Amino acid sequence: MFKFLKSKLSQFIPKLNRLVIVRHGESDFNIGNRFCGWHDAPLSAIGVKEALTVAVPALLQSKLEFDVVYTSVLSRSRETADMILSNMNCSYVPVKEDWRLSERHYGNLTGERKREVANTYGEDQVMQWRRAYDVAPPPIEETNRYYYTICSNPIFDEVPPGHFPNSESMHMCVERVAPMWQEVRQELLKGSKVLMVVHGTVARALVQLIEGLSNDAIEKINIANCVPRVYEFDLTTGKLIGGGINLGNPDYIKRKVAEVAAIGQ
Ligand SMILES: O=C(OP(=O)(O)O)[C@H](O)COP(=O)(O)O
Repeated sequence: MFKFLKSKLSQFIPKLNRLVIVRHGESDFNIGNRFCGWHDAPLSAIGVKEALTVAVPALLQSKLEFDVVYTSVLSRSRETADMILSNMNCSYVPVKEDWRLSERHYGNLTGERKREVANTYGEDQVMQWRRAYDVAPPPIEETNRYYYTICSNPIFDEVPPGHFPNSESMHMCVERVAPMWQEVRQELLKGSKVLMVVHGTVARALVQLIEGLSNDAIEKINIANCVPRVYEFDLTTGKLIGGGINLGNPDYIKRKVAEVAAIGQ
């Protein structure tokens, strides 16, 4: 009788699946508040600690488990994904790397300190380059010290001919992330539990695609390192039913989001 009632009732309870998005831990370039983009900066010691003390406890406390992880080809995201999995005792979970989840290419700003660029060009111009939806930074030049290491980095071998950027706006980043999001969405709706470990701009692009935010609204969103963001989908309708919940201590998250938004000293 109990089993019968349970199966009858279960018809009315929506079948859900969750997506978790995590921005990688602090990188060597985040320390000095440098534009990083397609430069392959490693995690800093603090970045490693953030993965272990911010992301992992939040995921474990919420009893989240994963069937597959999507990440970019850049070390800071791959290392964060590996650390999360090994410290959740699930290193067996497959990790799929894709160049389309790489950070937005920051053009000739790559390697520059945001404060120094602001001192030269003004804070308004820096905020335009960082957050205006359709503004791309100046294209990277051969004189930029990271030009050759980026162009010749084998991690980008899968970038199709004609698609290797020399700078990207938020809009351009959203366009390359969108087909990737559709692939991940199909996996989610089949019931796979998905973790995405990505970058600040890519996480913002995903937030816009998932939540349907306007171009103006997404300019104001900032994503802290290693704070998991959870979305819930109805598997029957495919619709987003709960969204954008950041896991962790609200005061910590507020402080870290403000630090990301700031240009720095
Ligand atoms: O490489 C970057 O992002 P990442 O550290 O998330 O990979 C950017 O430098 C982040 O800078 P922004 O917050 O000014 O877009």
